[in-house]
Amino acid sequence: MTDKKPGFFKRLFGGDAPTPTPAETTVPPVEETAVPDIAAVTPDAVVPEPAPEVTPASEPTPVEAPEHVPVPGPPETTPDYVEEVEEKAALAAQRAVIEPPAAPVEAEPRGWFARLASGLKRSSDQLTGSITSVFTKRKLDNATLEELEDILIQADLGIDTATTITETLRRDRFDRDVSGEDVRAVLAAEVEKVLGPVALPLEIDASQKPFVILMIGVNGSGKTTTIGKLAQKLADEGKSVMLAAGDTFRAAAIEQLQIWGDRTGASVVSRPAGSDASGLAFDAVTQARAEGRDVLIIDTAGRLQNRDELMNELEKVIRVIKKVDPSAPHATLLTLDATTGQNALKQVEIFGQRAGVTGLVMTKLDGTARGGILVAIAKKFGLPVHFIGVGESVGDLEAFTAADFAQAIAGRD
Ligand SMILES: Nc1nc2c(ncn2[C@@H]2O[C@H](COP(=O)(O)OP(=O)(O)OP(=O)(O)O)[C@@H](O)[C@H]2O)c(=O)[nH]1
Repeated sequence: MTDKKPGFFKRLFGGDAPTPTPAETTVPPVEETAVPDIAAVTPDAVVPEPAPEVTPASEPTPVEAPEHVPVPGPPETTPDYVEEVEEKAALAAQRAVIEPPAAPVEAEPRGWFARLASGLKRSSDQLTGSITSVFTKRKLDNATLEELEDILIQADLGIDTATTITETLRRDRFDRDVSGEDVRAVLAAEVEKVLGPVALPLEIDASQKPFVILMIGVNGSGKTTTIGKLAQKLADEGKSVMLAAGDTFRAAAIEQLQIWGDRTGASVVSRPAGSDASGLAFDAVTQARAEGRDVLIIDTAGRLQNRDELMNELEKVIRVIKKVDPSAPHATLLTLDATTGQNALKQVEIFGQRAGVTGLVMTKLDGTARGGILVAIAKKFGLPVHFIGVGESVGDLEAFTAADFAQAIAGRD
């Protein structure tokens, strides 16, 4: 809440606005122009004038509006005061020429950590709420540690990480008072330890023209949206980007990619719905190469990892890309919807085997209390996590940093 600015009268008189007396209430409203404007007042103009006589009358007689409402003599209207104000204004004007005004603070966009923390709020609320309820004025004993282990496993952090956290506490704090905050500190430290090695940026090798990124994942996991967000990031870095609408099953997916292309300034290669996806990929790599594009991002149709024929088709897309450039795809990114919880582990395993995943993007961390799954995935597979998504807008995809994630999920600022 911002403080309310004092009203004009308060600023003029330095106190509360004068309460009108009954006699004054009979005076017709004074026009605004009659109120002296300090900025316009010159020393000459403020020589106090005698106050007009107001005859107290039992019967109110209409009083004509005076031509000039006398200023009831506050110090602000004395010639000295006006001089002082003018001097200060002149000084401020000089300074403004030398120092341009600072940009307004409130215009700044919300920082990434704030967005990450609010995106992970459901996960962290669940975790910290349960932790606090267990660690309210309790000595650390076996029963408490077991309860904590259950909480951490339910939060999808994985058995390994849950055990490490409880064992750390057992070693350092057994039989001592432990607060929720102590536990959250250990949780954040352990999560950071697990995520640190996998928090790796997506490096675009400039010697590859184009650097081919293949985006894969199950239906609705956020591939197309991530492509759009990524295209924007790359465009902001001055790279020329091409998108390939490789989800040829759905006309809506092709349109969706076209919209992202228009929005981010990336050109889009597409074929009518129903076309062969591998043929489209072949054409896109050839065209991007001919045009000397920096980056080509190829969308693919969503597929469940257990649909063998669809996984075969994905393998074919990769084989065909390699016909144009044997080193491509240079990055195969698996998008994982955080809301799917434990099934994400299976997705990493199967997509990894069939398509050679090089990095992960976890989306929709804002829509789940199960963000801890990222920790379990990192621990089990050690694959690089390049980005996380905490919302649908273009700014909601960020390079992944272990410390920020760990602090946010443990509910620490
Ligand atoms: N809240 C939230 N929604 C997201 C995020 N990323 C993607 N979405 C939404 O998830 C839905 C599916 O995203 P898409 O990008 O269409 O997913 P897809 O993997 O391309 O889907 P298919 O083409 O069906 O396989 C859309 O409504 C997106 O706006 C995220 O980080 N947070």
